[in-house]
Amino acid sequence: MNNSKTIYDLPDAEISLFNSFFSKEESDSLYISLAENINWQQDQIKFFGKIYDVPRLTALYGNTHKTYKYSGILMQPHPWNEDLLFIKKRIEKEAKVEFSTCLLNYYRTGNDSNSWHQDNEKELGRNPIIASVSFGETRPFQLKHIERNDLKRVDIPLSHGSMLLMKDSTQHFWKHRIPKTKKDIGSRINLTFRIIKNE
Ligand SMILES: O=C(O)CCC(=O)C(=O)O
Ligand SMILES: [Fe+2]
Repeated sequence: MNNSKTIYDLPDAEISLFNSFFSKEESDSLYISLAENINWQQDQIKFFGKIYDVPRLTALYGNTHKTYKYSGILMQPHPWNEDLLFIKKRIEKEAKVEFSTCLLNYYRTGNDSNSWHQDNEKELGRNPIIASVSFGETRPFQLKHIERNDLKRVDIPLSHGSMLLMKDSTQHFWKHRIPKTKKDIGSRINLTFRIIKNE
């Protein structure tokens, strides 16, 4: 396995990227299997009284008693499947923690996106550790410090089979997003493994 680690030396954040964390063969087969077998759903958000489709498909998996509230909706996870347990085991070895929950995003085209946010829900505890695994098309993961506009935006390309680890104060001080693109690109699946603290 060609597993290269890059540490992003940013103020108020601890971020490392592992390219080819999963081999090409593993990534190709996981991508197809996740696209087919995950219970993808179309979420909606209310914005100034109007209802919109979220610009991507999502799914929540995990230890089933750990509910998760995001975008104001209380979510009950589906139980882990075999693919997710395989991925989870591999990343837990590197991260040295046990994850309870996985939020999946399916970006069908360049028009699908994820707007600026911080993953700082209180169920995640004070300094959440998040492991983010990507398959399919490479999309830039953009980060912006919430206070310091002297710092440049950071763009991290998340490629097929990569794993990004975010720790410590990253979610307090940095926002992130996946921007839309007009380019004609393929689809991408992202999995963010998290630890939910509620009982
Ligand atoms: O798709 C990505 O790489 C990011 C997903 C994300 O930020 C999230 O689900 O909170
Ligand atoms: Fe996020």
